[in-house]
Amino acid sequence: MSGPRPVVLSGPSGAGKSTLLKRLMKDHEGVFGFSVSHTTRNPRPGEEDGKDYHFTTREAMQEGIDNGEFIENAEFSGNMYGTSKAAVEDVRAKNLICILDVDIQGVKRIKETDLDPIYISIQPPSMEILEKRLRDRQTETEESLQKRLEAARIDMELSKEPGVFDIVIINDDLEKAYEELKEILNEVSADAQKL
Ligand SMILES: Nc1nc2c(ncn2[C@@H]2O[C@H](COP(=O)(O)OP(=O)(O)O)[C@@H](O)[C@H]2O)c(=O)[nH]1
Ligand SMILES: Nc1ncnc2c1ncn2[C@@H]1O[C@H](COP(=O)(O)OP(=O)(O)O)[C@@H](O)[C@H]1O
Repeated sequence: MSGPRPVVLSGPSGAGKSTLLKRLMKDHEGVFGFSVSHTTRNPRPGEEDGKDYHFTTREAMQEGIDNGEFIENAEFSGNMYGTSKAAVEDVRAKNLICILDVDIQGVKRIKETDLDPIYISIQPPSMEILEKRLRDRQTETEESLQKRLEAARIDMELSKEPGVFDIVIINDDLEKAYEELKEILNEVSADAQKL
């Protein structure tokens, strides 16, 4: 596959992926493009259909999966999520570096494809801090919060396995985590320009 290598951002829900990503896209317009996933979860206040996610139904999404329209899909906290082929192609068509935000199941499935991205894990400093950030975000019900914390424990264990991620960033101080991410992505975009 030609063009710059895509970037996969993963890590527990609440680790700070969206915060880092949004800032990155804003500070570097015309460099990175977000792969807009499909999901069956409800939009949160401020989320835009087609920008944050393609919000859809289980039936419509399953039909797309059956038709081979998805690179990967997974069940997370009672909802379906997935990356369509079109989501990645749309970014590539604009010659932007494609950034994907997927859970650990997505990471494992993408490894079976020929996408060949750089895998970055964003991790919280501790489970306690993660729980506090998720509660303060005020987007989850107690049930979905508990499901996210359970998934986070699994994610934090699996992320320690050697070879799963190229880089792990601990998002303790936001500024430091952002600088670290920028440094890594600078290398990716510098490589891309050399191509
Ligand atoms: N496998 C997979 N995971 C996704 C996709 N899009 C989002 N996710 C993951 O789904 C999880 C839940 O995302 P979301 O509902 O936006 O909640 P948040 O992470 O708490 O903001 C996160 O771990 C995301 O990385 C996707 O297309 N595929
Ligand atoms: N370094 C940080 N310090 C304190 N709060 C943070 C930090 N990074 C993110 N947050 C906050 O934590 C919450 C979860 O971050 P978010 O970007 O939504 O995580 P994710 O996309 O990984 O689920 C948000 O309310 C965000 O403002």
